[in-house]
Amino acid sequence: MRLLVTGGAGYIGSIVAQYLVARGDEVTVLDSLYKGHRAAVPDGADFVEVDLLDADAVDAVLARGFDAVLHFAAMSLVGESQQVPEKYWRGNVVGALNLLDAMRAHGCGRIVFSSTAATYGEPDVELITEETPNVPVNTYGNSKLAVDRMLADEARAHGLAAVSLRYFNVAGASGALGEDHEPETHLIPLVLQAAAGKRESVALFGTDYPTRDGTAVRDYIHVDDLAVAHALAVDKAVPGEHAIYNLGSERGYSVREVIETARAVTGRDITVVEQDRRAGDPPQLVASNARAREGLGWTPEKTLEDMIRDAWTWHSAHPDGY
Ligand SMILES: NC(=O)c1ccc[n+]([C@@H]2O[C@H](COP(=O)([O-])OP(=O)(O)OC[C@H]3O[C@@H](n4cnc5c(N)ncnc54)[C@H](O)[C@@H]3O)[C@@H](O)[C@H]2O)c1
Ligand SMILES: O=c1ccn([C@@H]2O[C@H](COP(=O)(O)OP(=O)(O)O[C@H]3O[C@H](CO)[C@@H](O)[C@H](O)[C@H]3O)[C@@H](O)[C@H]2O)c(=O)[nH]1
Repeated sequence: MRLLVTGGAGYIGSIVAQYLVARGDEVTVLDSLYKGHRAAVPDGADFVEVDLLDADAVDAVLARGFDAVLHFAAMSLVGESQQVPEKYWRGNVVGALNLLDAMRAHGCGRIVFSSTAATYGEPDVELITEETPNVPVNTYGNSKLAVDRMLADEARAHGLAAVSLRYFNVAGASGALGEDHEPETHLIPLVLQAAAGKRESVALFGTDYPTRDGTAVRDYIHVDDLAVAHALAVDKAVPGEHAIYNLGSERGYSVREVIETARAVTGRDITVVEQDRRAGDPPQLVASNARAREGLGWTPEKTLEDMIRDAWTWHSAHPDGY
């Protein structure tokens, strides 16, 4: 298939693009390089440096003709989204609208979108299903949910085949490609920077949560498992339907368990500084993946240890990132 991957110079998009190239798709990466890295665009993929807010440029890219779009490009810093909400409404929502306008204009009727667990907010349930109410608690989650709803409307009105994949906590690396964010806010890369001596310690946000060891529980998913899910979603998208799938493992790990696993995998000391809870961090977020198993035929295969080992291998080979 001829596929356009927006945000394909970023962490997840580049690794999914690499997987699609390997399975034989013809891939074009569109990225503004606002956060991404030119070096992350996989060999074998075409690259265009375009901002989704430039509607004319986006239209010109879609005029090349694509069978489907995988839409990763977005801003995703929760804290920043609370401080400058207009940046997130414009970047994430207007960006998606420009993309959909160009797709409609040039007869591209299939899209897979990077949604997020943040659309659920802070649900007090053991396993989050796609039926769990959407009550985002920050602008980032609001902007992602707005795009989900935009896709549902486009599917109904124009027959778009649309899939929203709601990732939980993505981690790991894949061959030459890994996670290089500035600033880095995610737990696993921060823990590995501490293991590598690139930072003195890692903060542990909150030790008084109502969980088994007092620290917050999350559902970590390997980026390679995510890549498989995207390929399945592209193939199985149905015209006129908007499907939503959680991508998680149904297994939660506490922050302390992540740090212990990182100590075991790296064999390094990791200094932990206990701090107060970070604002807006719920005690537990774990996905039900029943719908993805049934609807996509997808099951995650990699463990937390795999994620940490692969990320450690990548960070060791790229101590200063790309
Ligand atoms: N990392 C996670 O754990 C996680 C969890 C849930 C959802 N997501 C979503 O997955 C997607 C990818 O996340 P990531 O961690 O790879 O992020 P990332 O920042 O590494 O990649 C995003 C890419 O999009 C590009 N981009 C941003 N705005 C753009 C614009 N207006 N025009 C063109 N390019 C633009 C950036 O330059 C970057 O390369 C995002 O949509 C994010 O919201 C990520
Ligand atoms: O230095 C750190 C960083 C994080 N944490 C904790 O580790 C857990 C995981 O944090 P993080 O890696 O920042 O992920 P989340 O805050 O769970 O956010 C993820 O899940 C969200 C959906 O809920 C997505 O929107 C985000 O993109 C994705 O990173 C949380 O309990 C944090 O409090 C620490 O203790 N110390």
